[in-house]
Amino acid sequence: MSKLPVMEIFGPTIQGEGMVIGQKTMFVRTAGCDYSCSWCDSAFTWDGSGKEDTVQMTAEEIWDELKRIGGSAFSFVTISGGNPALLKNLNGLIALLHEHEMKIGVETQGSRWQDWFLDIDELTLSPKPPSSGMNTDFTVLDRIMENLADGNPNNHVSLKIVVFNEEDYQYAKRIHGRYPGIPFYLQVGNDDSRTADDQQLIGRLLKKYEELIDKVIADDELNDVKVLPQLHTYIWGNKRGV
Ligand SMILES: C[S@@+](CC[C@H](N)C(=O)[O-])C[C@H]1O[C@@H](n2cnc3c(N)ncnc32)[C@H](O)[C@@H]1O
Ligand SMILES: Nc1nc2[nH]cc(C(=O)O)c2c(=O)[nH]1
Ligand code: SF4
Ligand SMILES: [Mg+2]
Repeated sequence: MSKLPVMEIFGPTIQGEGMVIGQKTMFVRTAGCDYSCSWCDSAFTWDGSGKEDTVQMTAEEIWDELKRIGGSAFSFVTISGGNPALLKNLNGLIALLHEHEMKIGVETQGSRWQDWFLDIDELTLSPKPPSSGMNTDFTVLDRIMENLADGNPNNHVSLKIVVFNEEDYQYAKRIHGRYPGIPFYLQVGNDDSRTADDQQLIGRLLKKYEELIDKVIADDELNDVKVLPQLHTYIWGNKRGV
């Protein structure tokens, strides 16, 4: 039986980001990433610090755990990481979740293609801007966008760019310009994803959110876009597993 490296399973909570923000959902967070973003808020999935927390699980075991902690109080499961797109065999879990009539969301950065992308109800691609220290391979990203355009029209796809500075903002504009028909989200970057001082963090993030909104309002190259915070940080700060 094929196994998946699972770092955390939690919920129900609300999706705090992007195209289905506010959606009640469970989360499955897989281990391992092909990137190492400077500001990654889930670095424990790839920097070695969460090694002991990684459990190899079959799709059935993951479903059992979702039911054990979520009961019958959920109908949506979000798979994040790390980069879940490293896992070819995630197709088994996706099939099982759909058998149980779950809707499925996935968070990935657009560095790898998997055929199971076509089975995801709400797929978020989040290419990484310069401040992350990562380089976007546009050959790969173009191919992903082409495959998705040729794929299942019932599935929703969006682009979400995290913005920390002016360079990131220009990168976001470049991505939106390159894939103009794809629902586009700008997200406020959290520059202190370790602090436990929630009030100070929320104050600062609100200010950054306002600054990003002001910038987009004045920008005629970013009209059909959505500007969002990471909603969960306003409720729970940097707490893990929410
Ligand atoms: C932890 S990542 C995991 C999925 C995938 N590796 C990716 O980056 O899209 C989930 C989302 O959190 C975002 N994210 C990570 N660190 C962040 C930070 N410090 N501030 C804002 N968003 C962040 C990522 O850009 C991504 O959209
Ligand atoms: N509530 C909540 N919403 C989220 N949206 C994306 C998340 C992620 O880490 O991928 C995340 C998360 O960890 N928690
Ligand atoms: S791609 Fe996602 S999980 Fe990987 S390092 Fe960047 S933000 Fe973190
Ligand atoms: Mg997160």
